[in-house]
Amino acid sequence: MPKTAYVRTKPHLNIGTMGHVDHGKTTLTAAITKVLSERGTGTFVPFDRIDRAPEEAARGITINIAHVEYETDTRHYAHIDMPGHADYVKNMVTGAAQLDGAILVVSALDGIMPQTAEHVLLARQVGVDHIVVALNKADAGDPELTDLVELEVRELLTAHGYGGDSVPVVRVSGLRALEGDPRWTAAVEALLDAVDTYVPMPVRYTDAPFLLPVENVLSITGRGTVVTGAVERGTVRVGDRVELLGSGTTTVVTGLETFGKPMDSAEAGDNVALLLRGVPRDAVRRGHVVAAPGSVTPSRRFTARVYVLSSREGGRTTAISTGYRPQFYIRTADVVGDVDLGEAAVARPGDTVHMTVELGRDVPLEPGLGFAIREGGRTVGAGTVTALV
Ligand SMILES: Nc1nc2c(ncn2[C@@H]2O[C@H](COP(=O)(O)OP(=O)(O)OP(=O)(O)O)[C@@H](O)[C@H]2O)c(=O)[nH]1
Ligand SMILES: [Mg+2]
Repeated sequence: MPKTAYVRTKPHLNIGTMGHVDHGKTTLTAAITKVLSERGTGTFVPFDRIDRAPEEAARGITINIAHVEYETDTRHYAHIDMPGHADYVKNMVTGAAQLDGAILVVSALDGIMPQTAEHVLLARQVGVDHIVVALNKADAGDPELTDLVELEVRELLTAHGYGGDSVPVVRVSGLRALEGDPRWTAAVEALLDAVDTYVPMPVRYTDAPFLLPVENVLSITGRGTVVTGAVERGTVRVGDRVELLGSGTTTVVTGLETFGKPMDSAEAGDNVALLLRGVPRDAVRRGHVVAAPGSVTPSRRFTARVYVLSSREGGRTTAISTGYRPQFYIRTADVVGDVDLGEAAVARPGDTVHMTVELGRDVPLEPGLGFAIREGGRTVGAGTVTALV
């Protein structure tokens, strides 16, 4: 059966649910698709279709199933449901790097928990400028306690530069909306209205040279190797020659899809799958970058401004010093790096410091690029590249 081509009728934005484990991100994501499917602008995606490892969902040239798509009256959204478990923060970092806005899901029963705070911090660091709060499980929470949770969330957002007083906070119940309860269906609609109005349409750098950080690699029998991810900047068309940074080759894009629909060209902000001519499956990995040939030169030494997380934020309890060698999460890549703190020599949890980093391999870098620093499975720092050296 021929596939229907993607038709660009509404502005496209990338959003996602983030927040502590079990606060109801996946349930709310399913509820959003249900509410919109009833309005006729989306397809219902049940909970168990969202909450699955990408590997299991690798079928056809399509993007990983933690992404769902839907439309409101005014916009087309790709929605990434991010796992809350601490071990998955790296997915959160790479997922959040593509977000134009985020829905912070906080359980009204539990309030702020460690990953709530960690996700807000990382969202800030990777450039998510707009957050809308879903106070979930409001069906089961005591209204006065929920008021306290709301205050606490607004304070947390203010502390991270999100202007907590003006952030929309909507009380929802993903579970009850999923069951069709009209009161909570209306609450999910109110949440979507808040996202539509509060998250502005971002500036898209469609005129810049094409760049896409590889999020996933799939192999399709008889067709070849497919890479998926969000276009960071520029435009790509079927037939374009591209460079694979990380594997040191160039190739041609022979197919392009978004959410299973073929497209002739993809632009900054689009979530796409690229079929690449003659590239062996093992020649390209998550963390590599596909770009217009010659448009980026990978490098490994840079200076950065870094915030060292306090132990309260899930960071270290002890200081770091020159010679420290953690993992750097840059776009979708995960690379070891040597830290040089210069004259300061030491940085304590809670400090903001300047450092020089030498990565274990070349990566496309540029001033302003955000990254996370991780060690032994937890985030210990968040930084921004200030210069290449
Ligand atoms: N009472 C109530 N329970 C809810 C609501 N939303 C989710 N739950 C329950 O909370 C539990 C966790 O829900 P999930 O949607 O899996 O939470 P999550 O945030 O996606 O969890 P992780 O992906 O593991 O971080 C499940 O048992 C849900 O049924 C709600 O609105 N009200
Ligand atoms: Mg989930």
